[in-house]
Amino acid sequence: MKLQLALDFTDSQQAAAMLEKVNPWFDVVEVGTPLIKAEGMRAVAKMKAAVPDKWILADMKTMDAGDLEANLAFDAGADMVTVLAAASDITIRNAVLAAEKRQKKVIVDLIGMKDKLRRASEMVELGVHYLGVHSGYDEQSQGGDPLSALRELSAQTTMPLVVAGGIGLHNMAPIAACRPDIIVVGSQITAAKQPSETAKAIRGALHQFLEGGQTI
Ligand SMILES: O=C([C@H](O)CO)[C@H](O)[C@H](O)COP(=O)(O)O
Repeated sequence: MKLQLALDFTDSQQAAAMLEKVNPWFDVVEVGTPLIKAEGMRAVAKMKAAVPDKWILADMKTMDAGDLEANLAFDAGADMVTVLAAASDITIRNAVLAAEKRQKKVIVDLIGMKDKLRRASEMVELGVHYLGVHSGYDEQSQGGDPLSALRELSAQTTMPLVVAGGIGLHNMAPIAACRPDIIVVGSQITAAKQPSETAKAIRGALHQFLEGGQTI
């Protein structure tokens, strides 16, 4: 199980400063959608240069031009990109083909999908590498969280899962119990008073869970 840090800043200097503080506790670094919208692929290149040995996820949330957008991110140093499940099959397929030419990966984000199970079942045929179970900021503001969808999907699909949306120490245990491949943590760390201590505690809790203690 990997831990991913979501850097949803609108300024890459702030993102880089946060990354420097908490980098040791993460396997994957996400260049968040707000940062990409504010600064484009330069932010992706900057984060890759800061941590060249880590996987970089460009949270493109692509809706069209699957290969063009995926290649933009890969050219800038991304190892993985996101495409929205709401996009056309051809968009998703084109992103997957672009990724496979370069040994990169595509996460299809189920954010906002009503029938997640049905759409998830279609992703296998499209060759998608990971499925993203995600309650976004707006859904979280109405009390949404990804746990029930994660439980349902982890019981019904063998596809590797990525889970995101309001995850922190408080809900790490039930999330980890579903055995997703990647757990994404954003604002619980980036908005914490002590980001480094919080990140360390989250990594420690996950480690303890994986060791069998399950005492998160
Ligand atoms: O993808 C995200 C969101 O849509 C804003 O771009 C976040 O990276 C994701 O939700 C993780 O952040 P937290 O919910 O703050 O953990």
